[in-house]
Amino acid sequence: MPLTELKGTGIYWREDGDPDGAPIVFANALGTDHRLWDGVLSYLPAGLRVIRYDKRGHGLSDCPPRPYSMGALVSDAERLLDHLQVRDCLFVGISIGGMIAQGLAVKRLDLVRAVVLSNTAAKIGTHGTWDDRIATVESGGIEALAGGTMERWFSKPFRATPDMRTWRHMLTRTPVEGYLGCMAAIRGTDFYTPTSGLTLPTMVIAGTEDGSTPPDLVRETAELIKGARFELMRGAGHLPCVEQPKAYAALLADFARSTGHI
Ligand SMILES: O=C(O)CC1=CCC(=O)O1
Repeated sequence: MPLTELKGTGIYWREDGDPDGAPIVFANALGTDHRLWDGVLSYLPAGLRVIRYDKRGHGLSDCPPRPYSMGALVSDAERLLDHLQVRDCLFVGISIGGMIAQGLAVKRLDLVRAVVLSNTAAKIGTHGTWDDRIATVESGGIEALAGGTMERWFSKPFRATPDMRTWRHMLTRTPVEGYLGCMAAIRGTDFYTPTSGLTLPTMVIAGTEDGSTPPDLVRETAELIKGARFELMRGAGHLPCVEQPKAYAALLADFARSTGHI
């Protein structure tokens, strides 16, 4: 699958499903790549054009020098969808991917007809929390915060399964520059005002065990958006698409049907 040059930055993407189907686009969390959605894909209804990509500094995409801005991450998504001639997609973003989804929906309603904001918020953390995390990674690498990240990402029962190691590897093998670059982008993002103006169909997903974007924070973002549907996944942490792929796909399918996307 191609690495497409978008204004000097190569962005890796892949397509699955039906090339003529209704487009659904997935954007990943910090420290993860497009494989985050592998489990969900097998449970999605047939007939969707499924597009996944690696944001800059992650997976197989280029890793330009940091810092990155949220504007650059949103522009990468925008340019990729233009390149792939995608219009009116259902855009599913998790965590920083959910911030990209908010930015894209504000900027390009021709590209996005509905959004799923998963385990995300209009603003995540404070300047202080991100400064601390940036300093930790600068001195000790991603490994220095891998243990804490697993506790925020996954529920206690999931952390006892062998699968957890795979996701820890995905995190710790992320390019340090890309990880730091994206942390700077999250640190600089406050979408309260633009997100509160969104009117497109929106579903917001939270996990009861999410230590990164706890349910109350996620619900607060849902309440900014008129008519947004809020779903709380019991027993799931920050990455419910990994812990509960079948239930997660069922929510996506139900939302896609309710909005007339499929
Ligand atoms: O690393 C975390 O704690 C989780 C996270 C915050 C923003 C994001 O994309 O992931």
